[in-house]
Amino acid sequence: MKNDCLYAAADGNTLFPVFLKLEQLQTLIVGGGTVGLEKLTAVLQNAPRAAVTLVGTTICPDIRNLAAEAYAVELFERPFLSCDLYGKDLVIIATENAEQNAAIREAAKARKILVNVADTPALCDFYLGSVVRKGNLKIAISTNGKSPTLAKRLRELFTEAIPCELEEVMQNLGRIRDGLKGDFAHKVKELNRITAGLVKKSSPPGER
Ligand SMILES: C[C@@]1(CC(=O)O)C2=NC(=C\c3[nH]c(c(CCC(=O)O)c3CC(=O)O)Cc3[nH]c(c(CC(=O)O)c3CCC(=O)O)/C=C3\N/C(=C\2)[C@@H](CCC(=O)O)[C@]3(C)CC(=O)O)/[C@H]1CCC(=O)O
Ligand SMILES: NC(=O)c1ccc[n+]([C@@H]2O[C@H](COP(=O)([O-])OP(=O)(O)OC[C@H]3O[C@@H](n4cnc5c(N)ncnc54)[C@H](O)[C@@H]3O)[C@@H](O)[C@H]2O)c1
Repeated sequence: MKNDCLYAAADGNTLFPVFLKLEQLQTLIVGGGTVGLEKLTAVLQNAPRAAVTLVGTTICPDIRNLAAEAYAVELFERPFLSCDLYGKDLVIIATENAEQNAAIREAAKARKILVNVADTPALCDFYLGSVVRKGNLKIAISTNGKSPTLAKRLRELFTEAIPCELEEVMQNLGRIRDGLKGDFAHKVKELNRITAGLVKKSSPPGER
């Protein structure tokens, strides 16, 4: 029997979130303009050591500056070639030409590479999310493509609302977790006991 609650939860947004280790993967960005810069920035803000190749017929100075400071970004100022796809795991396509973007996507799909065509939901295997970052904590937000602007506003809201002290709490919990002895069930019980006070259930309105 299907689990109604489980399926209802996924009704609105069926995207499956994951957190990728981009320093272990090969990412290609095609396009060296405004959107290419936005996507490279988004990648490096989250994964400063990401291995990225960026190919653009022209490459804007801001991308050059970003790449010069980055750990593993390679730039090629020339048009895209299909050999750029060799060994790539992810491709983000951001040229100004929709037909060209679709053709590059086809070439990538033929190689089973996951593709994001910037601002073109129908041609994406994955979307970029809006990301709240507080030390080790990361919250990725998706509006299912309905409103990236709302995603950005929610990022600002959560960034403001989440206290910086949470990093210390996380570090302490990490230490406690590493030091816990006993079997798995015991560790889970202990960690749940220690953290119970972190999430206080508020009473329904009218109740005390
Ligand atoms: C989150 C974020 C991540 C990132 O890109 O890094 C992101 N877009 C961001 C900003 C943003 N993008 C746009 C605006 C202008 C205002 C507006 O349109 O709202 C603003 C706001 C601004 O810049 O202020 C334009 C836009 N975006 C898409 C379309 C096409 C369409 O909707 O059909 C158009 C119209 C293009 C046109 O009109 O031509 C599509 C997508 N944009 C997504 C991600 C994916 C869905 C994410 C989700 O599920 O919410 C998806 C589906 C695919 C993708 O590109 O991955 C980043 C916020 C980062 C941050 O600051 O936190
Ligand atoms: N700039 C925006 O704010 C914005 C907003 C919404 C949607 N978009 C869309 O995003 C896409 C890119 O926009 P942009 O502002 O970055 O454009 P842009 O003109 O600034 O940059 C396009 C880049 O693609 C490169 N390019 C073109 N053909 C290429 C090829 N064959 N191989 C490699 N590189 C190639 C160009 O040299 C340039 O570096 C477009 O589809 C645009 O409609 C842009």
